[in-house]
Amino acid sequence: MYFDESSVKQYLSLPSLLEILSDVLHRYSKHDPSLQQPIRSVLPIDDRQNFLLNKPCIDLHRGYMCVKTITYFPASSPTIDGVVSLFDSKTGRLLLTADAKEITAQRTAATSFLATQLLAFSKWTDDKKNHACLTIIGCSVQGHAHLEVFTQLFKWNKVYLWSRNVKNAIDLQSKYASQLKHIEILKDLNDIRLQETDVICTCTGSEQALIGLKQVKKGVHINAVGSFSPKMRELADDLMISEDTNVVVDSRESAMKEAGEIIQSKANIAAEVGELVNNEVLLQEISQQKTTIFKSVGLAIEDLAAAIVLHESKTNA
Ligand SMILES: NC(=O)C1=CN([C@@H]2O[C@H](COP(=O)(O)OP(=O)(O)OC[C@H]3O[C@@H](n4cnc5c(N)ncnc54)[C@H](O)[C@@H]3O)[C@@H](O)[C@H]2O)C=CC1
Ligand SMILES: O=C(O)C1=NCCCC1
Repeated sequence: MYFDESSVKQYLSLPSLLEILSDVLHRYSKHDPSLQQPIRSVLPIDDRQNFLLNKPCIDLHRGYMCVKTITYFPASSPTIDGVVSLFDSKTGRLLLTADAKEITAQRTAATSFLATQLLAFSKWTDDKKNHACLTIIGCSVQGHAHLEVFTQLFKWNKVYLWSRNVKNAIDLQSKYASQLKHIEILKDLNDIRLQETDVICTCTGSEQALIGLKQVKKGVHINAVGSFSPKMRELADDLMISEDTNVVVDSRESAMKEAGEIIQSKANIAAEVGELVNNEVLLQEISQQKTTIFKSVGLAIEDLAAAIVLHESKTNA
């Protein structure tokens, strides 16, 4: 069975995705031997920053194996193309294939949301929850997916957008204008409104830092999504290594190999997001009174989680 872009949208239930993501990220961080995820292969194709990525994983506990193969061509539209395949780990049978663009968009945004729940919402008062402000930086595929997932799962008081390509920000603003009362475009990243923001999602392919310590308020939570090579980065060193900042990653192993911000700043990694699941003490230690950064590079087990939701939506129907 093949799930195209629209059937991925239709069948990928976000609550189910969040539940399976928490489980696999937690088991990954506990080094559960039933979950195997080798470091992905990222093959440069030429000198134009095009890549072929291959991401396998096996979950013997849930009985599945998954592999995502994608191309990353930033000068093409869309940048990411490819396929996710899910197999039965007992029989070896292929269970489904699915559009990797939509799975990547949704599962990345859902992983950022999970980190936001853990690192930001858990320390907020009810009053804060009613007045929270979200900023999306970079309004292409990931920017759209982050706004979609973050507004489906939480009621934001204000949303701000910024994109190097202003038309992308205007398009995203128009898409949500009837649904969100306050959705505004920032004039630049020194705009004072960025200082009001409680949660920032950076979703660009930038190779230069876009945000530093002075542009944001202390205590902000940032999901830094864009970089996945040592040259790429969205956050400046002063923000990464500030004593008020704690950096959390999806995988220490992957982040130290791929995340430009971490490699260049040599920032300390406080935890993997999976370590924070069901660990109130560590969560408090990392998030209270702190600016928190969740730096993701993307893991095969996140694609696995999405493929399982699709498969089980059909088999349980
Ligand atoms: N962490 C994760 O799990 C994942 C991360 N990504 C990364 O997230 C980023 C966004 O993904 P897509 O929206 O699919 O990519 P895309 O190529 O469609 O959009 C990238 C956006 O970044 C902007 N951009 C590039 N350089 C910039 C700069 N110097 N300053 C400001 N803006 C700049 C472009 O104008 C474009 O709007 C990509 O870098 C991608 O590699 C994508 C999928 C998963
Ligand atoms: O699928 C992922 O994970 C990706 N991570 C970094 C950019 C390309 C896709």
